[in-house]
Amino acid sequence: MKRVTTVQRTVREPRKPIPQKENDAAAALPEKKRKAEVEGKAPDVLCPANGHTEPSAQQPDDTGCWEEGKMSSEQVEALLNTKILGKSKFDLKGKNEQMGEHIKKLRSCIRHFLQVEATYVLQIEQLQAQVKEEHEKRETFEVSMNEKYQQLLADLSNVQEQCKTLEQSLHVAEEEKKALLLTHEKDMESLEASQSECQKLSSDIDKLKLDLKAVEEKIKSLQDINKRLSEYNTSLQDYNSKLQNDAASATQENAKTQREKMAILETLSAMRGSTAALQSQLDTTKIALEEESKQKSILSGELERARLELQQCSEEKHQLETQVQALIEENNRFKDFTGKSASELETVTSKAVALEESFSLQSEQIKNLHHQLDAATLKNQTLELSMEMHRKTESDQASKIAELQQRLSEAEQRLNEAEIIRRKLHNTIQELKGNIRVFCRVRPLLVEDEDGEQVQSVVQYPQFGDLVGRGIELTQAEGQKYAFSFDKVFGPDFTQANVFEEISQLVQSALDGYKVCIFAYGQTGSGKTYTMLGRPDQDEHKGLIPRSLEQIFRSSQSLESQGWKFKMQASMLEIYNETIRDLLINPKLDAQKADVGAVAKVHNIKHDNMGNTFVSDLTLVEVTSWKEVSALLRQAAQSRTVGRTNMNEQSSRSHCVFTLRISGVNESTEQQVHGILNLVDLAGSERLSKSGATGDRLKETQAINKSLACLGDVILAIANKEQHVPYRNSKLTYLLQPCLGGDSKTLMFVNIAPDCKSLHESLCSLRFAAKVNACEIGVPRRQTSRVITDASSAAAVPR
Ligand SMILES: Nc1ncnc2c1ncn2[C@@H]1O[C@H](COP(=O)(O)OP(=O)(O)OP(=O)(O)O)[C@@H](O)[C@H]1O
Repeated sequence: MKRVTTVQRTVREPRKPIPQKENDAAAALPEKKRKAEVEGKAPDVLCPANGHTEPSAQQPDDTGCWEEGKMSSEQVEALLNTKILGKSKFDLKGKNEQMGEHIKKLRSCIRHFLQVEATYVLQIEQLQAQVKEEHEKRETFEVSMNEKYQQLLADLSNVQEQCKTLEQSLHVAEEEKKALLLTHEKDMESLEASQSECQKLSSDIDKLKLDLKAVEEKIKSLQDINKRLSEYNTSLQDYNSKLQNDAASATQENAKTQREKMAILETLSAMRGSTAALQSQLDTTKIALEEESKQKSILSGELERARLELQQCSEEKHQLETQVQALIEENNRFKDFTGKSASELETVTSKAVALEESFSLQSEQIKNLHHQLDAATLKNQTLELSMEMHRKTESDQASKIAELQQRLSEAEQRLNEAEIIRRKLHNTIQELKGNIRVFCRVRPLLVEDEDGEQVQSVVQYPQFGDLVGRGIELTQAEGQKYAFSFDKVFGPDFTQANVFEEISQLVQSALDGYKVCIFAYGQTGSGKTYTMLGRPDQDEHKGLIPRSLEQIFRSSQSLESQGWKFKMQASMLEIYNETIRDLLINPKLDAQKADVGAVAKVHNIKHDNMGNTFVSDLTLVEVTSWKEVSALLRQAAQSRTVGRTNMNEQSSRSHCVFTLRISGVNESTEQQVHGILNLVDLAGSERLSKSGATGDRLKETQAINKSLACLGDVILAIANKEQHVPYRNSKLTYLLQPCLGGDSKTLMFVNIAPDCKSLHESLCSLRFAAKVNACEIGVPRRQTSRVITDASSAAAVPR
């Protein structure tokens, strides 16, 4: 456009201005004429050509003639049209006068015309001279015009060339314009679309504004609620931190108490050892004492006898002394009477000597007996002393044992209280979280993964920050990373015991009356069965099911001291191709039935108002110890093996559900609890394309995929808080309904194989698990009730 303007300017430039004089001359005549036309007056041909064009306003003079050269065409017209009329038809005189008058006027008129003619002739001459002059002027003008014309032609060719270039540029410009028009059209279309979009948007905006208003109001109310909730939350947090402090101090106290308990137990066992040693010492001492007392009684008998003998001897001595005295007196009397014979005297003397000898012998014996008596008494005294000492030590030890037992029972009570607080805290945290918890477990690389070549793990774990122990990253061959985080991530180094440690509290809450569900999800071979069941006969490799049941039986036994009595029923089923199979049915009976062609039982799932699930005709076995459960697991494994040969090649082609129903009654507090522990080993998730299954395998893979897809749909519906959750779409989801959307404590293990071939499956499993982690289910509810003492009513009333 700019270029065009320049060209126009170039075209105009050569035009030279027409000389002012020529212009004026050319314009003079038409200008006069034009002026006259504009004023609506024709040029007055009756006026002399002296340049005066205005009509004369003069009137005829007194003579009735007009001044010379001053006659208008109207006057002439009026003169010519004048009629000669007399006063009557015959007034000839008057007519004659009028005629004379009229002729006068006509003569002056003719004179006037002659004058006008002369003026015109003069004017014509003047004009001719003027024309000539004009002609000359015109010729010069034409010459100059020719020059100008040539000039203009040259200009024109220039201009034409410029025009050509302009046309070309115009063409280009038109092309551009066309393109621009096209874009413009497109722009217009998009503009129209945008305008309609705009309109739609503005209507949407209006709607949104309304919505916004509503939302703002809602936000206001929500902010209020939020405020109240945050207040409530802060109070809960306070309470929580208090509880946590309590828990920490309780844990410390617990640890201290445990240590004390251990020390006490050690001391107790040492004391028990020493008590046993003392007891045996006491027993031997008692035996020795008994022997000694026997000896003592023998000695006392002997002593008594010796005393008696001594008494006899003393009496005999006394008698002998009296006899000797009597004899001496007799001897004296005899001497006095000097008449007595010497032989008689000798006999008496020898008698006295014999008596003296026996007397001294007896005295000797008595002395000996006295010595023996003294020694026995001394021994008796020492024995009594040692007995006394033993008794004292015994009572000391008894009081010490009583004191230790008192301390032990106190410590146990503290331990129980701490345990109760810990459980309460665990439940509070679980209730506050209110969602399905997800633990991720990555199994180690196996020889099978290697496939002839060294395989690297594609799994990494954050080494620092918040996500240590909770985060997991998968790295693709191209280096792309996928990060996830869960409640807990167990790497390949975590043992079965480490994993169980994390869920033991959850298992414990089944005893407290909660519904607990733990299920393992993951691709085939990722370690689901290893996690859930493991190798029950190997201490190190026992899975969650054996460990959980061992803990439950152990705890139920220890709770018996607090008045609790538990009844447990186990059941086990598998869902294969959307059919429920009872795994605890007597396999022999089953086989017999199959032989006689009996129709297999159809098991239906039902839920009651309390959120409890029942499967019709399912075998429930009362169990009291892990040993019994272990036998059941073996039976179930056999049943699955039978099924495997009949129907599926691999047990992992079905979902396996172990259920333990726990009913507890506390006779002292009249409390009842009803807990359920569901342990589910899901079938392996795998893509059809990867499995390459056909025939029956295809059917079962499709059934597994359908039920797992239904599980995904249910999870999605719960996560999106949809009104309708499609639990009934598969047996698995319908069976797990209370665990997925109810008031149960649910934990999912997502099992991962770390090799690069499994990367896609691992990614799918982790994405699914992340969805599950986002699910908020109901708040876990404890099922407790009070025992109704009325004998007529056996049912329990929920609190
Ligand atoms: N944490 C682990 N430590 C050691 N070995 C493991 C671990 N996890 C799994 N394994 C081993 O990996 C193999 C496959 O595990 P497992 O059978 O449990 O997988 P799965 O997911 O149950 O497979 P399927 O779906 O086919 O039943 C087994 O040999 C098992 O012993």
